[in-house]
Formats: sequence, C-alpha cells, structure tokens
Amino acid sequence: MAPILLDNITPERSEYIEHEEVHVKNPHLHSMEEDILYHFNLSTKTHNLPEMFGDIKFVCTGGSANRMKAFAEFMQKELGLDGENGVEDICAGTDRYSTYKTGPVLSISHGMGVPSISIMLHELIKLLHHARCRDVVLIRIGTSGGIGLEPGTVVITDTAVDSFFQPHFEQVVLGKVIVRSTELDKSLAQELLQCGREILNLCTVIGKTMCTYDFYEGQGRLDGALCSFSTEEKLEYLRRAKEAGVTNIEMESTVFAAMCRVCGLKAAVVCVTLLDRFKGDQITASHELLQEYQLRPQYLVSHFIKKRLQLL
Ligand SMILES: O=P(O)(O)O[C@@H]1C[C@H](O)[C@@H](CO)O1
Ligand SMILES: O=c1cc[nH]c(=O)[nH]1
Repeated sequence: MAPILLDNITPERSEYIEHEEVHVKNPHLHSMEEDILYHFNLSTKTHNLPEMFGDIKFVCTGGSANRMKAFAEFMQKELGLDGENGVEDICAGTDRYSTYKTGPVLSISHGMGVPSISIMLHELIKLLHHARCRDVVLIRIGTSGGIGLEPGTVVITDTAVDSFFQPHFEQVVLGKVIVRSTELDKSLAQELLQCGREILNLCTVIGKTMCTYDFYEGQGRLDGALCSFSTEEKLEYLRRAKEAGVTNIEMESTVFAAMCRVCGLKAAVVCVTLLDRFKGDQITASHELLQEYQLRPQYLVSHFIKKRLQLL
C-alpha cells in the first residue's frame, strides 16, 4: 500500500482569509517567467489577466458547457448588463472548458469527474491569482442523485465526503497518498440555505454530499455494464450513507472542496437531485423536467449573488 501523508492544515491555513488576493500553494510558480494555462488557452505573457479578470468576485462552475453558458446569459439579464451580442466563450481557442464572464461573475464548465474538475481548478486558481482577484467565492452548481429526498430538491453541501463517508480527498503525489480535508465554509452554506428559503416553492436542504469516481458501480447502481453486488447490498450501502448524514451523491465535490480550502478560497456546492436513489438508478424524468431541475441551483445562486451585490 502507498504511504499516506496527512496534508496538515495549520489553523491559519484552514481559516478563510478576508480581503486577500487568491493564493497559490506552489513555490515554483513564482520563478516562472511565463505561466501558460494550457486548457484555457490563456497565458500571463499573451493576455493581460488583471485587466481581463481582475474584477471577478463569483466563480460558478458546473459539468455541462451548455448549462454554464445558460447561467452566464441568465446572470447577464439578472445583473442588468448589456447583452445585445449574447455571451462569448473567453477560451474559445480550446474546447476543454467553456468560460463566460458577465460583470463580476465567471461561469465555467468543468466536465465530468474529479480529474476533469481538478485540472480546471488548478488553472482557475492560478488565473485568479495572476489576475489579482480578491474575496472570490466559488460555487459548484450541479446535479446529483438524492438519498431519500424528493427529486428536484436543492442540496447545499455542508461537507463533501468520499465513498467511505470520510471528509477527505486523497491525491496520489509521487507515489504517496496525500489526504486533504474537504470541509466547506459553514457560514457560506448557511447564507445559501437562507437564499433557498427566500425562493418560493424551492425545497432546499443542507447535508453531506458524497463524491464518487464513477456514476455506475461507484454510486451503487445496478444498471451499469458491470455490477458486482445485489439489490440488497446496494440498499444497505445507501442506508449506511444516509445514517452518516449523506443527502446526495455526485462526482466532483471532494476535490473542489479540498483545493479551494488549501488555497483559502470560500467555496460551496449547490446541487439539485434528479432522482431518489432508494427508488431507482435510471434517470426517468423527462428532458423538460430535468432542464427545469437544473435551473433551481442557478436561481438560488443568482439570488445569492444579487443579495451580495446589494441589488435586492
Ligand atoms: O455538474 P454536473 O451536474 O454535470 O455533475 C454531476 C456529477 C457528474 O459529473 C455528472 C454525472 O451525470 O453529473
Ligand atoms: O445520480 C446521479 C445524478 C447526477 N449526478 C450523479 O453523479 N449521480
């Protein structure tokens, strides 16, 4: 078994820093003449990053490129910004991630799963650092499978947990496992919960979110190409998850929480549930209903942003 190192978070590092620029935790970066953000098609030499991105206060991210474009268009309207030409993908020179900026809001897709969001976050955090952004809040707006919740419920993550229900993210570095904490900012989660309560007919709850490395076997589904367990074993696992406080399952929250935490960034995860995993595995809701579900975290986060900007 590979050696396990706890990435000790000192009290200073675990506290979020107010009015501070975004920190990168890499001593090598400072000696580099140029930093190429390869998957964003941006570089510190070819782009004036402070001018392009210096006013960002909110970064919203989700798996799908279309969802993040729709969110950018929605925010443009909500913030009353000039939208005659629609929104433009800033990183159109690459098709890895789609990125839109509407005033202080950056909307960026992250693809599916831990490796994809992790690459995006490395480059995003460096981008925010190079752009000298201050007091940025990052929010993942996504979809998930609910555990004993009515489909369409919006879950605000209190703590992201792994498949063993532990608040950990494990990263293999040079053949050793580094374990990082996945605690999220509690006051931000409460602020978002309050925003949810202020929206009519939106069912919003707070709970632990389990992050897995797979949608099928990894989430205890019986309908993948492979399945090595019985229905009863699946239900027993979901019952144990529920007892541990898990309310929903998705595929990015642990690395998102861990990386933001190490870099002193306030972060939150807001995901709608598409189904109740106690009742099934297949996503049977109609396309229209699924589209409507996906809008729910967007409404909540837009409400939060407008409140923070004192537009309400
Ligand atoms: O951001 P989304 O809603 O795409 O994230 C969840 C987790 C996986 O990436 C994906 C699986 O369908 O949905
Ligand atoms: O069940 C689900 C639904 C959406 N996303 C997931 O990761 N799991």
